[in-house]
Amino acid sequence: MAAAAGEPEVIRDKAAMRAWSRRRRAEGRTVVLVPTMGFLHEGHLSLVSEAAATAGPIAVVVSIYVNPSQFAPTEDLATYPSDLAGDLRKLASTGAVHAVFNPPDLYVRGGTAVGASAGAAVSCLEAAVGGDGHETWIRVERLEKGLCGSSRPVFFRGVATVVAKLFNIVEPDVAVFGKKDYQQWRLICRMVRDLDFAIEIIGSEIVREADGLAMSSRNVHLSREEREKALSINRSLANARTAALNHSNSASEHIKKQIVQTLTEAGGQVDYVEIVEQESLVPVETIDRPVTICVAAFFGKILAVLVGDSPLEDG
Ligand SMILES: Nc1ncnc2c1ncn2[C@@H]1O[C@H](COP(=O)(O)OP(=O)(O)OP(=O)(O)O)[C@@H](O)[C@H]1O
Ligand SMILES: CC(C)(CO)[C@@H](O)C(=O)[O-]
Ligand code: BAL
Repeated sequence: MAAAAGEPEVIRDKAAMRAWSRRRRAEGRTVVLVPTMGFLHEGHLSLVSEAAATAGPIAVVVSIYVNPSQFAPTEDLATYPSDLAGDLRKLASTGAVHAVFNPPDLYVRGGTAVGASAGAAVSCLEAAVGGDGHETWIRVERLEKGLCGSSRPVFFRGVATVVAKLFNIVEPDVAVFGKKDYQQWRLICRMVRDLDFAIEIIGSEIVREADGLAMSSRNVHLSREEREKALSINRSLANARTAALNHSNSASEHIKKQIVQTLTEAGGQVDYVEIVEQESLVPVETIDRPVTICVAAFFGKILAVLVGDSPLEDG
């Protein structure tokens, strides 16, 4: 592990970021990247701890960038919370972060407007006035479908593309992602494997509040009542886990129905409840192998609380 990092260097320019990383590598350090969209909480800081635990001399980079291409125009890009000064304070207090990459924009803009083909879903990037010069996308074709991909049609295309851009700019040896965004983590692992990025991907465990709510930047938008109702997600996952462990070969359908009932009774609007194989994310009918239960529900008008992951270790 590296010596205490002190105050992180804030880098806003892509070329400067790449040059910084290359210098750290030339010093013999392993460059570890933690990609975020900012408004940091303990969940993010746990990814930093995970990064800091990498063996040998390291250089830890946290990126803070709210990526417009993963939001559809109907989604909450405009109201996504931010607090750069607070984020920098939190990161400095860990003593484990060497640089913060906070670019004003990561896309080529103002080139020929590339309209989406008729009927295709469009992101905030493409919808921006004047079009944009960006037209290259990474699609992880099967894993991007289903779960969050069903209600957020441009989400995973935008995530895969911006993460590939971050990988090309920061050139990390290791990158850390949270398992709270379970589908995202699996999709990035697959992209790295399929496209031969020489990067080790670490999946970091979910950090929850004392009462069980998974930490999430968007939680700040929850009213006190909505927050209370959102606790039903963790409750329903815990009950499902117990039910599945108590009955071998439980039927997924039965457990999913119970989760939907708990969420609905709490006043949530269910986006999806699915029980999937852990790596392929293929839905299972019977819980006869390790699976992950993925749940997303809306509490309140704006907010989707997306929480997955309740692995059943012994079927
Ligand atoms: N509670 C958590 N536990 C573990 N990892 C987390 C947690 N919350 C976020 N992360 C991880 O931090 C990284 C950056 O996430 P992001 O900045 O989008 O924050 P977020 O809290 O997930 O925000 P959102 O409210 O948009 O879901 C992702 O890899 C994400 O999975
Ligand atoms: C991985 C990511 C930083 C890409 O914008 C984002 O989706 C997130 O914060 O989970
Ligand atoms: N961590 C998820 C990022 C998003 O919802 O856009």
